[in-house]
Amino acid sequence: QTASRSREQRQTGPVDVFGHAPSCEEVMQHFADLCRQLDIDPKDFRNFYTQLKEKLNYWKAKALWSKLDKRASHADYQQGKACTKNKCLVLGAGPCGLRVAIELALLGAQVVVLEKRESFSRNNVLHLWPYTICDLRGLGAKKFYGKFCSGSLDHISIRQLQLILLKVSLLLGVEVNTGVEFQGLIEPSGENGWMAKLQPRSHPASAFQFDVFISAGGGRFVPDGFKHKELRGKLAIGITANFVNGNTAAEAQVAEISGVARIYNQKFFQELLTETGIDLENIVYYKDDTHYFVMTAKKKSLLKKGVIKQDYSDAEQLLAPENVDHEALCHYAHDAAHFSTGGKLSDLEFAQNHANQPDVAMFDFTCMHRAENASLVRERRGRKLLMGLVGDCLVEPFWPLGTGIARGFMAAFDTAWMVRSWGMGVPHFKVLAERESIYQLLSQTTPENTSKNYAAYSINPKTRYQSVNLSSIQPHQVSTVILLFPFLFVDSVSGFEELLKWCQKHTSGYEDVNIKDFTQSWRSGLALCALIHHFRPKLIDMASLDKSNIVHNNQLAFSVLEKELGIPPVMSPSDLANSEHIDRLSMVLYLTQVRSAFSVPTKGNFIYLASLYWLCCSPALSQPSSSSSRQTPPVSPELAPDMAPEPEPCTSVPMTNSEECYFCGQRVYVLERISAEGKFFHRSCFNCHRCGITLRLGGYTFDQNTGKFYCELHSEELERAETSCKVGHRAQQM
Ligand SMILES: NC(=O)C1=CN([C@@H]2O[C@H](COP(=O)(O)OP(=O)(O)OC[C@H]3O[C@@H](n4cnc5c(N)ncnc54)[C@H](OP(=O)(O)O)[C@@H]3O)[C@@H](O)[C@H]2O)C=CC1
Repeated sequence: QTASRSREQRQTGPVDVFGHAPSCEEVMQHFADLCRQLDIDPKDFRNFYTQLKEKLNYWKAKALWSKLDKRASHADYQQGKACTKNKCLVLGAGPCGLRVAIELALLGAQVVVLEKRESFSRNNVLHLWPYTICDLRGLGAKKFYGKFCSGSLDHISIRQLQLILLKVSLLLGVEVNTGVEFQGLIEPSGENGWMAKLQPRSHPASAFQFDVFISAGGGRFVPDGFKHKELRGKLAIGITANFVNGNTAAEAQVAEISGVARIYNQKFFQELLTETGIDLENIVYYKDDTHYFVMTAKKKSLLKKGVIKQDYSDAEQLLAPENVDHEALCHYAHDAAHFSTGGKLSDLEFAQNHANQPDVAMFDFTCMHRAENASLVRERRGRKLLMGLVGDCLVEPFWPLGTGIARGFMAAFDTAWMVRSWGMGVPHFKVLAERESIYQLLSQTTPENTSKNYAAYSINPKTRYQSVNLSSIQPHQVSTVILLFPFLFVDSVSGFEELLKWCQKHTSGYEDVNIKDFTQSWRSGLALCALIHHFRPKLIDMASLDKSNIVHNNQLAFSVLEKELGIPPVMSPSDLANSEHIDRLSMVLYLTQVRSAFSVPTKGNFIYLASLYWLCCSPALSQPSSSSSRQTPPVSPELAPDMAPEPEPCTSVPMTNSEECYFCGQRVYVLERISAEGKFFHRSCFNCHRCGITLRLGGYTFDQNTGKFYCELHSEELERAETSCKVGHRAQQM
């Protein structure tokens, strides 16, 4: 018994020290000590957690294992085998980066996290939606941070949240590297796959090769290939301030302010103005490691109190560091905190931020950024890389609603679901289409419109979103995003040449086909038909084609490619026939998709099965072939499907391939086309019905009754009004 107790004490020591480590540096240090002491190699990520469990089997540790085991046993993870072949690089160890890293590890992937900071120093306190509290409890948050959401508390400091998630990540075998900056992707070459350029350059993680890259680098970080949109509203100046919490009984007594807004408590704000000259729209006070205040201040009072030195209409200029008197800002925040807590926090001393300065900040939340897309696939030298965004780098939050973590974790789960599909071999265009379909819902999520069955939440979107259509965006709608990128952003010149050579190689020997460029060479339509014939000889009867029948040839090729491979035409057959209308970039885009589709092995493959199904079922392409003496070279042997019932070649085609724009009624081709709510339209026509601003997918409100689309700003305004209303009600109850 004595021996077992001393063994237990030995075991209790390091894990407890690790579990309660109060800083990032100490967590990393104690984790290394723990591994050394137990003689487990953290690089053996696949067996790490199991070995840990075996070696630390006393009751306290077991309580934590049972939590993690429960999560890990969810069917979604397929016993940790869903992504065993995947290697994931996660950029950023903010709450969202770490949260997604945990899910990827549970799916069985190898996960490496990069974080440029060496310490977690964010005092600011986050509001947590009920589901995030349930989620974090399920990961054992209370075991690491006893105060976690005790009683009616529904908030936590970012630092504490990061510490909890860091500890869970490490226990599950995630490799977390701090003090290392990601500087870009390195394309595959030779034997090497996708890698990352890091600072310091010699960092061991620079040798890591991966097939999944998740960016969780925060609001200012946008990886190449993704675009952000800015949403601007009425000027809103936020101030955050953190004061030292001495954790005294007197401090514990001071009531938090979960939100008080001007429109519902005029008296409070009027008194504040009269007594201090401070003019606010709202204020929140939470207690955690610090006393944390966040408020929206009126510009006029900031100017009057000398916080802002000079008035500018441009928010960036207005709040530029050189236009802010930091000392006056400290006084402003201090006095607002003092007044709103009735002077009960008698000794308000500023906590320090990461730069050892008083932790007070003023920022502009007039504008919020959102990514246009949540995912991409890049392909170079036959190696695909799945890229996804999570956290602020996907959607910047609107702080009073606590959307940062709530929507951030939602996106982390959705992203893990995407990686799961990727790992399970779902075709990449389907993976992306599903991810983008889910992303459309993100900005609309509220605690009210998501499932209340928090215990059932998993990475499967259906467990969380009340109504989710996983195919509201179709695979052919995302192909532009996938394939445009490598050519247009990375190496357009060599990419174009490679593509040209590929087209020449696979059409050599075909009569009347001589590809020299991306315009005139394609005019007759024979080159496109020859490409199709090379890879799928059964789909086109080359002998039946007449080089002077330009519109027909092009229409035939377009229809086959659209029906068989899901590649929509980029222009009309008559545009192609009229040489002046052939757009080089559109052809590059189109042929890139054709090449990608034909580069997929066909036997037993999704596309092939789909094409068989279509050939069998569609009368449109089942026309008898006519014979002719036209010369056709041999078919690519490795790609020729040999197991199929003989499909009939196509000689005639339906003559419609364009869609009508929902807004203007004009024809819309794929390059200029986007769709939402099952409607197709020109990018340029997708505007807010009220203010005419250009809308983006995933960032609009659709009124089903009127069929009209509105910009998010209006929906945010609605949300704000609702929030103010709720905050006001709470304040009145205080
Ligand atoms: N001040 C506040 O109140 C903040 C609040 N939050 C809250 O956290 C939520 C989630 O944030 P999340 O999306 O996880 O983002 P975070 O900003 O918390 O985390 C991103 C991390 O990635 C780091 N990073 C950025 N670029 C690189 C790079 N090139 N290489 C390595 N590391 C990099 C950032 O460092 P660095 O920050 O130095 O760029 C940061 O530590 C937010 O919605 C918000 O609610 C987040 C940030 C600030």
